[in-house]
Amino acid sequence: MILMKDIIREGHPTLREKATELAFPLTNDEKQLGEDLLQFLINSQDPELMEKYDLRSGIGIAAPQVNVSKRIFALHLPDDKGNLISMVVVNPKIVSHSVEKAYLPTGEGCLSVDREVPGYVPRPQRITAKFFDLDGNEHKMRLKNLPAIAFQHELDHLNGVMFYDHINKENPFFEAQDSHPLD
Ligand SMILES: CNC(=O)c1cccc(C)c1Nc1nc(N2CCN(c3ccccc3Cl)CC2)nc(N2CSC[C@H]2C(=O)NC)n1
Ligand code: NI
Repeated sequence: MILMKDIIREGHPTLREKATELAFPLTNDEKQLGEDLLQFLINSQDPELMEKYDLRSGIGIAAPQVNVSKRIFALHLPDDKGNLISMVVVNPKIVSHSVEKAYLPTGEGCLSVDREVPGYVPRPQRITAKFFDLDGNEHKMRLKNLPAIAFQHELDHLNGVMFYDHINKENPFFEAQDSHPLD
């Protein structure tokens, strides 16, 4: 199982690399990695396991964060309607997105960043994404609000981008035009 000791922290060069696309069929190791990433999120949201294994909670985690520079991440969170989004995402692409942006009014956190970095991280509020699952089936998914933010945060990790790269240097709490806080 993935533990906090397996998660690399800012400053580690892998976090700034562009990760490599996976080829299908995936190797058993690649499938296992995808399953381990998702299981980490599930464990990290379980109060007992959090406590037992000293886990930080997350709704997303990307392979580069466990020092594997491959284009695969996992998401585990409820959507606006309360339906659970629990999936492993391979070779993701954002094919379109809204002009409107959204951000978490409390800022973003990252399992690879052991400090608070204050500031708004404006991201397109709605996205249409294409990706593959572990079996090689292609999916096209429309996401909005927190699921869209999390998807983009993890996709950034596959491109060596950290959330704080998006924070306005002059005014970290700058409310860009067409940008709204998520309530
Ligand atoms: C600096 N201020 C802050 O961090 C911050 C501060 C307050 C609120 C928010 C909302 C903040 N922001 C933020 N909080 C989260 N969690 C809230 C707690 N939650 C969780 C915790 C316990 C059980 C179950 C769960 Cl679900 C897990 C997820 N997650 C992210 N991000 C950014 S997008 C990827 C996602 C991620 O998984 N990061 C590790 N940001
Ligand atoms: Ni992160």
